[in-house]
This record gives sequence, structure tokens and C-alpha cells, in this order.
Amino acid sequence: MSKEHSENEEHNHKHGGVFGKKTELYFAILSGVFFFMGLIIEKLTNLPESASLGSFIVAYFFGGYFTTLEAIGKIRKGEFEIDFLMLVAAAGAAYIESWEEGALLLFLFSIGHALESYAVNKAKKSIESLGNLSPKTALVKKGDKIEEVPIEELQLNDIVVVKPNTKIAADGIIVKGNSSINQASITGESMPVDKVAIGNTTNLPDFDNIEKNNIVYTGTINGDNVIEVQVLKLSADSTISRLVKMVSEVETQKSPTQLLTKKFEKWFVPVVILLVTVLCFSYLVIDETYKESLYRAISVLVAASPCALAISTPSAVLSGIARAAKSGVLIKGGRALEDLGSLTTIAFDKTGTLTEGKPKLTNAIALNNFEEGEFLDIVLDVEKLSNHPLAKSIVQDLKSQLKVEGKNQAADIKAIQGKGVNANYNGDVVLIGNERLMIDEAIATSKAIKNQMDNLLQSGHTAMLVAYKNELIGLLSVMDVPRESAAPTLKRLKDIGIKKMIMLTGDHQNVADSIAKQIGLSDAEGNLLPEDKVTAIKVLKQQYSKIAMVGDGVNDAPAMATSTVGIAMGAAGSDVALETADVALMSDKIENLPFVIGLSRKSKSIIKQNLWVSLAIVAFLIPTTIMGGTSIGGAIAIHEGSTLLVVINALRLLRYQL
Ligand SMILES: Nc1ncnc2c1ncn2[C@@H]1O[C@H](COP(=O)(O)OP(=O)(O)OP(=O)(O)O)[C@@H](O)[C@H]1O
Ligand SMILES: [Zn+2]
Repeated sequence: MSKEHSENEEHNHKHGGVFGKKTELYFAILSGVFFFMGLIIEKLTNLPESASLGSFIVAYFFGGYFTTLEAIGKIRKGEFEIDFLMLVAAAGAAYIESWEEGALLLFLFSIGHALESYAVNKAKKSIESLGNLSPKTALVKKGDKIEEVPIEELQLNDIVVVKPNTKIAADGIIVKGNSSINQASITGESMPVDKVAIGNTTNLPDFDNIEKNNIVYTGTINGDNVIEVQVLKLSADSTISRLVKMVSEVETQKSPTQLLTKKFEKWFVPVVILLVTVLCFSYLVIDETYKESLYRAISVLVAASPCALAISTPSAVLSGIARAAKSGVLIKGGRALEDLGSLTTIAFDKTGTLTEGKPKLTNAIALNNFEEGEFLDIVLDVEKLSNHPLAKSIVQDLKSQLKVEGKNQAADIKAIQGKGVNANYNGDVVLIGNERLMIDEAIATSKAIKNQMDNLLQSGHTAMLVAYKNELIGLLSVMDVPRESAAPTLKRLKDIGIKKMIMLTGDHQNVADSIAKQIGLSDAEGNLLPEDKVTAIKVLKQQYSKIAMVGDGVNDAPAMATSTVGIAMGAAGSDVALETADVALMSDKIENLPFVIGLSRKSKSIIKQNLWVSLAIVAFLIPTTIMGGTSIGGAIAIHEGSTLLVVINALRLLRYQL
């Protein structure tokens, strides 16, 4: 009856009206006022019956107004849902001249729903409030003058001046000054992060590849110094706008439980209608008036409306996602939330995820009598063109430690996935990468060099070879250190019941083992090409049914997409990671992982509680009303009570703490 994907949740009223946003609530209250007035007139005065009847009819109007609007809207789309059932019940009550009970029904139903939408809006508001974080205007430098303009009017490459302790108005790069910046609005981290101006702004790489300590984001708060920021993203494309957009879209992604309850409702509602229709005619079988039969049928109709069931899951999903967003974690929908709450296996990428991802250069040795100065120039020039994290570190350390300047002779760099790079230097080919790359390209290596490499790998250094004109000319090694938080986080995950954790890396097996040992991980698979990571995930998925893959999106996006839940770290600065992941940690704090998993589990258990409560109430009320155990008023009170109960239960998630 109802379409699978109706965008608006059953109880998510967006009605406005004469009294603004709260009109629905005021109408419900007015309905109550007239209901009680009718009751008083009827019981306590000698006024004619038409006086109390009039009052009840007005109560019908106020109580039924929004319900009718909503029901009509849905019927137009071919959906018959709870609102419709309620209206039928109220009309039935009027027909058997039980105006009083009909008015009570519409009053309680409308007040229940108004409170419900208030509660659900509360969860939504906490999501939307993220969007209010960006400032309205920016101070733009125009020649010697500074002008204040609305942030929507900022152009790319404008220079924005940010005063101390004010909000930053654009995503961009610091070109002057340095400051420590509070990024809590995006990453959830309360500790300010030190940021500095970039040296030169010519030939800027992509936004994703600029060093994070040069970049600032819209809505974050400047520290004590004035800084100048060159705008690199239009206001509509800023990280925070995209974040808000993604969070508000998550509602359209139904969770498995939501789909299940929708399916259940699909056959349950017609069954109820059939049952109620049959009950209308019970006076033919048992000794009662047709009015009594109708009364019973109406009570059953009220009792059986699966209101609580319909709202139980969406309210929990919404609250869970809102809570995560507050801590800088974007969960893209109910599916990701529920999956994350039930998995026990996690795969991690190594570089940049379990390690800092900022390795230090430990060796740069020229081999085979190649001139050292030239060797270093070649390496610097080639690696300058690569955006691999290893390359960035090599370039930085060559410049700062060995004072290499380079000759800018390299061109045409090509990444060879999982192996290294190939580039052109002065017309000849340079290869930098692991042993496999050299084997593939038939570059001869001596026994002595192999031994030297093995020693380095053994002790956890990532070793690379450099070939030029088909000859080996040198050896490089770098050492990455595990994140300080990696070991405690893994332990925490084990404590909360994650059974299997494994590292997947493109680095050498020995390096993988060495890092794994340092952080207390028992499983590590090295030498994996990006496609091998995908295969590894597939195998693990078969074994454990659900698996999360935590990565930074650099060479693990395909693996993340294959896993049940892809979790991206440090997503604030990476569009790829933000797009591919199901869950994005905006900061690169791996210690947020136990928090999101805990939150997802809590959400899942609240969803379960809500389902049981709503099903149990329906299971209790249907037989009770059939036996005449409660009046229409009693049925509606229990019905609405249970609906509010599940919503309030869901809202507890907004206050979740690990
Ligand atoms: N720009 C580069 N310069 C030198 N070596 C490289 C470069 N890119 C890749 N390599 C070599 O290829 C190997 C595999 O790279 P890949 O990007 O697949 O994984 P990784 O960065 O080592 O680790 P992880 O898979 O954990 O992110 C590296 O360990 C390195 O030896
Ligand atoms: Zn409704």
C-alpha cells in the first residue's frame, strides 16, 4: 500500500500555519480545550445537548485538521497509513454518535503527534545547527582596503582577513600569519591545532594534497593572531556545507530494520482493516446492537495502528547520527549505523591510519659509484611530482636535513600502484619503488644490496630502490611511527568485543610485522596491491560476514568500498575519503573509533527495545479491545503513550557518552 521509499517519515510533519511552526501543537491544545468544555457542558450544566455537541465538533476540527491534511497528501501518493486509520476511527465514532470519544481520540492523537514531531525536530535541529557554524560575512582585502562581504559572494583566490578569535569564513590556505585554530566544529577535537602560512602559492596542488597545517576550514575559530587566507573553495562547496548536506541526506537511506518494519506494516495494515471490517458485523453473530459492534471495531482500529512501530527506528537512527555529528563523525545513514553496531571484524590500512603517515627519511645512499649529489637531486626532483605520503616525507627531509635543492629536471611521473613511480629525468627513465618494481623492470640487484634492504625491512624501515638508465643508483629508506593512540585504541576495541583486527598494507611484510608488533596487533598482511586489499576484504567478509575497513582513502578507497562499512579517517581535508566512506571521522583521531562503534551498538539496542515495546503494546491492546477490556479513550491513551515512550527512548542517544 505505501510506497517503499516515501521520502518523508510518517511523523515528520512540516505543517506551518496561522501560529507559525507551532500551529500544530496549538491546534492540538485547542482541540483539548473544546473537548473538555464539551465534557463540562454535558456533565455539569443543563444546557441543551446541542451545546456540548457543538463544542465536540469544534474539537474535531482542531484535532483533525492536520491529520486530514497529512492523510490527503499521502492518499494522493497512493499511501494509506496511520493518519487515515485514525480519521476512519473518528468518523466511525461520529457515526455512532460517540462524539465525545471521537473528540478525545483526535485530541490525544494530534497532541501525541505534535509532541513527537517536536522531539524528532530536536534531533534534526542538532544536525542543522552544524550549518549555523559558518559566519555570515567575511573581511576581504581589495587593494589597500578591506571590505565586508557575505560569504556567498566570496570568489576563488580572494584574500580573507581573519581577526583573532573570530570564525573563519572560507576553506582555504593561510598565506600570511600563523595561529592555533579550534576545529571542533568540524572534527570534534577541542584542542586547537597550530597552522602556519604556506611558503609560496604558485603551483598549488589539489586541495586534498595541500599540507593540512596550511589549510583552514569554514566555521573553525581563529586563535590569537591575525591571519590571511586565500579562498580555495566557494562557500557552497566548503567542507562544512558538504557535511551538512550529507548529514541531512542520510534520512533518505533507510536502515535494514526500517525496511523490515515498512514491509511488516505493508501486510499488517490491510489485515487490521479486514479484521475491523469483520468486527463491524459482529452484532450478526453475538447478542449486541450494531452500535456496540462499531464501538468495538473502532477501539480495535485505534489499538492496532502501528504508530509506535513506524517511528521507533527512524527516531533512533536520527538521534544516533546527530550525536555522532556532534563529535565530528559523519555516519551516512541508518544502514551504516546498524552495520557498525553489529560487526566484530575490522581491517586497518597502515600508512596514515595506524601510523602517523609522516615517515622520516632514515637512509639515502648512492650505490654502484653513482655520484651522490646527482642521486639526491634525481630523487628530490622525481618525488616532488608524486603525492604519495612517502614521497612527501622524502622531499621534506631531503630539503631540510640534507639541504638538497634539486634541478627541476623531472617530468611525466606515473604512479605504479603498490610498487612505486616511473618518471622522466633529462630524457631518461627513473624508477623509484620497492623490490618488486625493480624485478618487473628487470633491473639487476646484487646480493649485497638485497641483504642491506632486508636488514632495513627487518627493523621496520620502508626501503626503496632507485634506478636510472636501467642501473641501480641508490637506496632510500624511511621510518614511519605508529600513532601514539593506536595501541590504546586497539586495546579498547578488543575490550568492547571486536574479535578480529587485521592490518592490510602495500608496504613490505617485515615492516607490516614490525608496526603490528609495536601496537599489539596479531594479524598483518603486507605486500598488497590496492586490488589485493579488495580481495583480502572479500575473503574476510566471507569468513566473518561483516567487516569494517578503516583507511585514509589514499590507496584503499576500493577496499573501503568493498567492505560492509568503509570508515575514513581525517576526512575533513579529503574529498575522496568523504565521498567513498560510509562513516567519516573528520579528524584523524583513531581514538574516535570505539566511540562510534559504542554509539552504533547503543543505537541498535535502542532500536530493538523500541521494536519490542511497540509490538508488545499492539499485541496486548488488540485482544484487550476485542474483549471490550478498554474504551476508545483508554486504547488511544495507551497507544499514544507508547509512541511517545519510544521517541523519548530514542532521544537518549543524543546524550550518549562512551
Ligand atoms: N612515490 C613513491 N616513491 C617511492 N616508493 C613508492 C612510491 N609510491 C609507492 N612506493 C612503493 O610502493 C610501496 C607500496 O605503496 P602503497 O601506496 O601501495 O602502500 P603504502 O603507502 O606503503 O602502505 P599502505 O598500504 O598501508 O597505505 C611502498 O611501500 C613503496 O615501497
Ligand atoms: Zn502523523
